[in-house]
Amino acid sequence: MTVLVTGGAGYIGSHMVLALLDAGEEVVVLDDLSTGFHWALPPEVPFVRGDIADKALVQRIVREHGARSLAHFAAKIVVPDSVADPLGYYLSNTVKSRALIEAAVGAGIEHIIFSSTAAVYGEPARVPVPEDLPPDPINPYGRSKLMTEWMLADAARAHNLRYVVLRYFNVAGADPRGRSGQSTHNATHLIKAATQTALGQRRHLEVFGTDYPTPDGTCLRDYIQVSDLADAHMMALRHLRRGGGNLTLNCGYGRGFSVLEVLDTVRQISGRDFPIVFAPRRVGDPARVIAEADRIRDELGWQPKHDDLRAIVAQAFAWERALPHRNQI
Ligand SMILES: NC(=O)c1ccc[n+]([C@@H]2O[C@H](COP(=O)([O-])OP(=O)(O)OC[C@H]3O[C@@H](n4cnc5c(N)ncnc54)[C@H](O)[C@@H]3O)[C@@H](O)[C@H]2O)c1
Ligand SMILES: O=c1ccn([C@@H]2O[C@H](COP(=O)(O)OP(=O)(O)O[C@H]3O[C@H](CO)[C@@H](O)[C@H](O)[C@H]3O)[C@@H](O)[C@H]2O)c(=O)[nH]1
Repeated sequence: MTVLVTGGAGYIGSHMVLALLDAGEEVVVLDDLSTGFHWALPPEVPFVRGDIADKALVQRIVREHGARSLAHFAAKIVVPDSVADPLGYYLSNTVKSRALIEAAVGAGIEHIIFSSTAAVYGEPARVPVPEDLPPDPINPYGRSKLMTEWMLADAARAHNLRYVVLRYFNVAGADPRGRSGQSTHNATHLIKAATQTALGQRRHLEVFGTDYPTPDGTCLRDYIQVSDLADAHMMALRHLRRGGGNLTLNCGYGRGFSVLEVLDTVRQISGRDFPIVFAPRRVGDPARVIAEADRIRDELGWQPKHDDLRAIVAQAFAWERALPHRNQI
């Protein structure tokens, strides 16, 4: 039973494709390559370049490949861009997801695993954040994702559909075997930006805000390694295939690192010092975002293998160093 992966040429989706291949699964990728790269996929992976909102295309892919499960990664993901272009984000993340779900369910998809985000919690009233805390997103990106969670829940009540919503915290690192990593152009993510600065590709690294109510004044985040996250998807897939019910699960480790702790780790791992500029807070950044991470272990039996910031940074650094060569392929 083939798995359709939307956004499979992107950072996290490409790791999911590797996890599926490693498990001997059949896969087909749908991606418009707006931020992803075809070269991020092994050449044997069936690939269709197109838009998730193209219903005829989605139905053709599902039928031709006999897909029963959908892992839906395709989205726009930059929070400040969502503030500048909210309607564009609601189109890409909400309206197009609606079209995708309709086409997929109509063509016979029975399981959906959806890439949601800790951004649905906004500025959490308490950390670690449990899944039951009422969501309260503070930017259009988080709202665009929350609306898709709601659509899925309603569609599952009306149709032959079950789902797992995975709310990712801060995804980082790369495939430990070096087969994929984060290749996004102009990425805004802290660990990627810091490794690029260590390699001299950026002049300096700005630290956004040093006056947060945290031990060192910088924001705390729960960094989850990308292959551990792909494993969580594999376990969600098995759960749905054996008839398991709908779930909404945090994907994090349940601990936080500050921006300064991350930068220290990048310095140590890279062996390079690099300039840091203390800058004002970035609009929309919550002070502390840390997962309560028990439910995913209880429901799926998920056991992370890479809960180690030094290893995560080492993978990101190794990937970044190799990236210019890969981009020329
Ligand atoms: N990176 C993180 O820290 C993080 C955290 C929480 C949630 N997420 C979610 O994870 C998912 C994947 O994020 P990522 O970091 O891999 O981003 P990414 O930009 O690397 O991947 C997104 C992929 O989707 C494709 N795409 C976008 N719009 C499309 C469309 N309309 N039709 C077909 N393909 C389309 C892009 O070309 C790209 O390959 C997203 O849904 C994102 O919201 C990411
Ligand atoms: O150059 C930089 C980049 C980031 N930061 C700080 O580092 C922390 C992490 O920032 P970033 O890596 O951009 O991630 P977040 O803004 O926390 O958002 C990520 O994590 C969310 C889930 O928690 C996802 O929804 C988003 O898609 C994903 O980008 C924040 O405090 C930022 O202010 C800096 O100080 N300097």
